[in-house]
Amino acid sequence: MARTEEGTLLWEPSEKRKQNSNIYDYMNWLKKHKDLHFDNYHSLWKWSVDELELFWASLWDYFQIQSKEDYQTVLTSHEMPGANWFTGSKINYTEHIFQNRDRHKPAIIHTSELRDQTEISWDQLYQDTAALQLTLKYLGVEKGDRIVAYVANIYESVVAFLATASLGAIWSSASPDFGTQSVIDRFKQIEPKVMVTVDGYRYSGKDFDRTSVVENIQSELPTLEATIAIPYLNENATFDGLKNVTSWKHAVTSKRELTLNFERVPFNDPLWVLFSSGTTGKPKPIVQSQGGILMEHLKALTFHADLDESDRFFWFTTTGWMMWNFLVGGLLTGSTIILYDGNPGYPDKKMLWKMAEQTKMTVFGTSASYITACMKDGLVPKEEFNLQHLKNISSTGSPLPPEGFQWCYDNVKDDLWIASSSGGTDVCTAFILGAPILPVYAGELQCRGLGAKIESFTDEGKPAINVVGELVLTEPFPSMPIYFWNDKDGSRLHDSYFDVFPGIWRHGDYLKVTDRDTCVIYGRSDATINRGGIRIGTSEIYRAVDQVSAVADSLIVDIPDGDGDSSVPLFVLMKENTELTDDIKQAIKKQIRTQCSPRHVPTAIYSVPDLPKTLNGKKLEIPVKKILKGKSVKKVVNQGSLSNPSSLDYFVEFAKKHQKA
Ligand SMILES: CC(=O)CC(=O)O
Repeated sequence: MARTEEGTLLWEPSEKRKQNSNIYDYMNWLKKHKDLHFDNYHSLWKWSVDELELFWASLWDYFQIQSKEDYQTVLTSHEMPGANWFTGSKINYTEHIFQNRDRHKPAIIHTSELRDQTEISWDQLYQDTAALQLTLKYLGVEKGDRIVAYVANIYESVVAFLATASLGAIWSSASPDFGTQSVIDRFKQIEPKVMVTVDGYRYSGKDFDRTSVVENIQSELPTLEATIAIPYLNENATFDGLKNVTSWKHAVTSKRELTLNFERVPFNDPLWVLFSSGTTGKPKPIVQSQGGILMEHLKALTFHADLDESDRFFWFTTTGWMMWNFLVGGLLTGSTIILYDGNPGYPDKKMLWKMAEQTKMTVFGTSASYITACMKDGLVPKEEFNLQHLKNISSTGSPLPPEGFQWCYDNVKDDLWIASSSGGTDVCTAFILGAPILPVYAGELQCRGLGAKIESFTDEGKPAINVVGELVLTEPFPSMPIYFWNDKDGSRLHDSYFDVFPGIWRHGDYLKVTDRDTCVIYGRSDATINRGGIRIGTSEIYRAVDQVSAVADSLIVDIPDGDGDSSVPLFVLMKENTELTDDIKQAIKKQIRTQCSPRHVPTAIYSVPDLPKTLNGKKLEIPVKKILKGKSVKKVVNQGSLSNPSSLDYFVEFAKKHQKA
């Protein structure tokens, strides 16, 4: 595979493209209404983080936020944690979803392994949300109650979320491929009143009936008063084993036209609970606010994804990943969102490209790993599909290597804006991401997001340019967690982000900010490979290994031996019908030696039957490291949130063998 130099200029927006962008519209608005003049993105960014209050207040006006009362203070304090935004105001997230929509245009296009492509108008979305709101009220749901959802990425799930938020109730979802215990570990913590569930799902052409799992979950949630059941896998599913069931059909049926009522709640009231699996203890219940998410998603999706009513916005995700919440946020911009439920590689990886053609997709969001997998399989979508509407490919989950960018230009479309982005569950957004008015450089994320004061910190806690360091946020950000559920003294929140640099959010990623204000992410900072004091991110190693075509994927860990040295095993997943020979090992070492450094050549290379990944496709570097150091699987990872838990067996055996040796 040809190597693409990091930083190669691959695309520049035309003047027309820039003039038509939402960011330009905002810059013109700032000129006209606030007498603020910015020549380029970077001066706008600098102002947005130096004058946080002015910036976020300007968005309040620009987006015409609907509030019961005027806000008193934009930001109560710059101290973290503890900053409060737009105090005194009362808003509702769902109200902004339905503002000024053309009722006949599609709000949602959904398709899945079980369902044909279907369009849902704004009108239908409104009516169904209003009907479900009535049902939830009838079931006694009030502001602050929790509604949990064990649901697939289908239309009904969006309705259920919007109805929940319209009442000021709190949403939390898990994907039906999550194992029983991991769902209970999540939902039980937040004591839900109502559950919404599917009966099962189809993946890779196989049916998964989950009714007995749902029964188990229900029996473990003593606070549940009702369950709304969606017959998705089997349209005649009866849910006989469940108590207090309301059928979906009944829940959204109404004989008359309905009007949605929006419960305006204090800006900093909770919207949802997202869970992030740590390596120990129960998953962290991260609570984000109605107002914080509203402002951040309006900003990220309008300016950085450049969405408006003419767009058809897709992201491949499940309801168990924050990208689902981000995708639904696309509705705030008036664009049509596209939902897909199923395996994106079934029957083969062309499937999503075909869907891009059929849905007239304009923005194609996916994981970096999907793009590199298409690249390794030698796909050429432009030869088979008409992608004339496509203007942007966005990726996240892990850093998109320069070759992934190049592959998109060579094989999908040459006039394309590629945005690699990074953020995470903790803030439910990407805060290093794209901008349609900036050039695209191979392997680089185009910019730090407006209002996000992101720096790369040295070990001494100083910001540095062109140096790889810790990704930090040195100022408050509206979509930061307002708290963790049941973390009364805030200690869990503090220990998760603020224990390394006091008062500063340490995100846990390894970042370089370049002197042209672009960014490069190098993977998780606690997974870096440190040889003789020189640290490099795991993404650099993976990029070098990717050059060896026989290798499908890889995982590397650094295990210090306590004497200042460490062993650095590399585990490779070989392509089908390929063996790891000595020649291939030499080729891998050569790539790492020349492209990273001789110090970072692995101490040994092993072929593995499978590489452990979360259901969201993230490699389990830290849990594998801990297993290899002798920790039990139970202590280091929640197996229900893995796509292939049995892949860990290899590492358990490996640890036993190597500890004996
Ligand atoms: C936006 C993101 O950063 C998503 C993720 O990697 O979890």
